[in-house]
Amino acid sequence: MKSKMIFGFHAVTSRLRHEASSIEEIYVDASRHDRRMQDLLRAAEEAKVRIIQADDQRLDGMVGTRRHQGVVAKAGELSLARNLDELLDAIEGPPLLLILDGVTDPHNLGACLRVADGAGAHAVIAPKDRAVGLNATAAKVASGAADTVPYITVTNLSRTLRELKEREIWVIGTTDDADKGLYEADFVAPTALVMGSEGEGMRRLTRENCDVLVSIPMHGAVESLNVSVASGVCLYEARRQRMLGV
Ligand SMILES: C[S@@+](CC[C@H](N)C(=O)[O-])C[C@H]1O[C@@H](n2cnc3c(N)ncnc32)[C@H](O)[C@@H]1O
Repeated sequence: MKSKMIFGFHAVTSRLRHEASSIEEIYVDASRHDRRMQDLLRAAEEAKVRIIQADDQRLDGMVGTRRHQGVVAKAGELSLARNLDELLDAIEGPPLLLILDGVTDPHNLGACLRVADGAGAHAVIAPKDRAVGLNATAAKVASGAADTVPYITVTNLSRTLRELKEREIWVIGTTDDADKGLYEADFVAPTALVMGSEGEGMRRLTRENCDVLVSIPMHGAVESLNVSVASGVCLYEARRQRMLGV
């Protein structure tokens, strides 16, 4: 297992909470006895993670910075979340989710995963039925992104959209016939971006469960873009807005 160092109370506590088994050991500054440290030590003990006492200098050397707050964990990669609740609980900051309503071509799924990874989306979500699974072709086209972006399948996509809205995630659907333009949409808030299938686009119920529908401006003769290209355009607009904080 490839290990890396994570440090600081927030990062280490969060990892302990979500996947303690991925932590090999935790190094702590032996001179710290405050409440935060006691809580962390208790959580580590409960999770049966080995604690190693170290001095400040050693911790500085391990992570190449003094900003470790006296806590450094040696941990393996996180296994990818495969269910929505687990995923949403683990996301820090406003979620950015890509939802594919019935994409059937594995090349498109692979390309969507690849661009989701590139743009920093937290997951790709799709219905269990009427959609291509994460097969070998999709994984190959994803060029590694199938290992980094959780692909979560759900039984009832409309219900999932309603659950996302209950969690105050803004559901933005995309279709070439929407009146509102992509660049008018707000992607800074927690967002689920919904894309339709290759032929029919979004299903009626999916469409009805969106908070807003947006279209990507088309300046030439063709009516619509390939779903992975459209995903890329929208996700990078979201990323741009988040970088600017607009
Ligand atoms: C090939 S298109 C499907 C076109 C289909 N005729 C429709 O009615 O949406 C696949 C998906 O890519 C997205 N898409 C493609 N072009 C788009 C555009 N100009 N504006 C918004 N979304 C677009 C939509 O999510 C669409 O459902």
